[in-house]
Amino acid sequence: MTASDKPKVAVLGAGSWGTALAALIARHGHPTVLWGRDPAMVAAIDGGHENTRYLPGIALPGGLRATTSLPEALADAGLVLVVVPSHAFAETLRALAPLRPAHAGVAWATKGFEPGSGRFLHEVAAEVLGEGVPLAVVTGPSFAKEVAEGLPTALTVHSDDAEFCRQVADALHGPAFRAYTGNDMRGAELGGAMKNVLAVATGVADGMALGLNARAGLITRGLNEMLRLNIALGGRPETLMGLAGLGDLVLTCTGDLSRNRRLGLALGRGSSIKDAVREIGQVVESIQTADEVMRLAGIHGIELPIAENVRDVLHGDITPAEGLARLMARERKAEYPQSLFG
Ligand SMILES: NC(=O)c1ccc[n+]([C@@H]2O[C@H](COP(=O)([O-])OP(=O)(O)OC[C@H]3O[C@@H](n4cnc5c(N)ncnc54)[C@H](O)[C@@H]3O)[C@@H](O)[C@H]2O)c1
Ligand SMILES: O=P(O)(O)OC[C@H](O)CO
Repeated sequence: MTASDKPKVAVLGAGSWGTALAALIARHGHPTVLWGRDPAMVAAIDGGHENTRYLPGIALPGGLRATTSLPEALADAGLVLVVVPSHAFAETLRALAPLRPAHAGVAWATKGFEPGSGRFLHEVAAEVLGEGVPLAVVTGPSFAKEVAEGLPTALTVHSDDAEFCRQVADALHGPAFRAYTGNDMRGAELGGAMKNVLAVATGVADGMALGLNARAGLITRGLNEMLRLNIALGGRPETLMGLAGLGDLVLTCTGDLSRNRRLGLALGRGSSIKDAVREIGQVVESIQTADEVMRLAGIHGIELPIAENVRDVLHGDITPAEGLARLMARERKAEYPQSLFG
């Protein structure tokens, strides 16, 4: 396929991840337009080839266009990639629905659930866009800054529509970026959402200087919590043993570029949540996701002690020290009371 045959891609959301993905896709030769709300930011990207707030100092490809006009971004697009925070996901889909070219499928790289309902984002997308629109989720271990800098990255695209899945993966795949494919949207979305909650837990432990054993224990028991909720929700275990689960869990629990880990670190060192969020200055999805994870756990009768303690610390109902005491006081039990893999 020559550059001129490649479909136009509209990337909606000009934060760090939307900008990094738009830059990646533009470098792969797709005509690419990034839509954002902030005129100053859009002007800096379109004219100065830099996202000065979210990816300062990183040169964006000259071919990447940016606009505040949703109709302009979506005109003639062959593929739409939504990269807004989860709280803005439904409203962004409602805005794009009447403007979407009939042949354009919709993918998203947002991680989380619909706040207030706990619905999966693919359920929200199917309801807003209606039957027959190809949908895909893009997820996996990927810090925006590293992708924007061209460092090697692997992630995964999941869709019920194999052809659309390949189209999305083709746009992302390149010399420094491996895009795998799968068809378990439920498992992929759960992994991407829940790792953010577990990253807060490991951040808190590291902030309290509880040591490397505690960190490894939390990651492993956190993976166990992800696997158990995933099975109850109908996802496949192998999805969570891959990039969408274990891969992203390890990255986010150990990498200081993670906003969710940094929130935990600050709380563990005694900061208030308000100060920590202000200091981070970007979206921290775990704050809403912790509530939705515990809502889903309650509906399905699943016990998730780590996620529950994170939720309670984020609400200010307990201190990090009380959360630690609660976890350590739990009764001794079998590591796997029953097999998770059938
Ligand atoms: N940054 C990463 O490394 C990374 C990697 C993978 C996934 N994600 C996910 O991508 C999503 C976006 O995160 P981000 O890192 O780009 O966040 P960010 O904080 O860097 O930027 C958020 C962007 O969303 C925009 N926004 C906020 N509310 C909006 C609304 N109502 N309508 C339109 N735009 C709105 C803001 O203006 C800003 O441009 C999140 O779900 C995040 O978990 C991020
Ligand atoms: O900065 P975080 O914690 O939102 O993590 C970013 C990505 O989701 C990592 O894959």
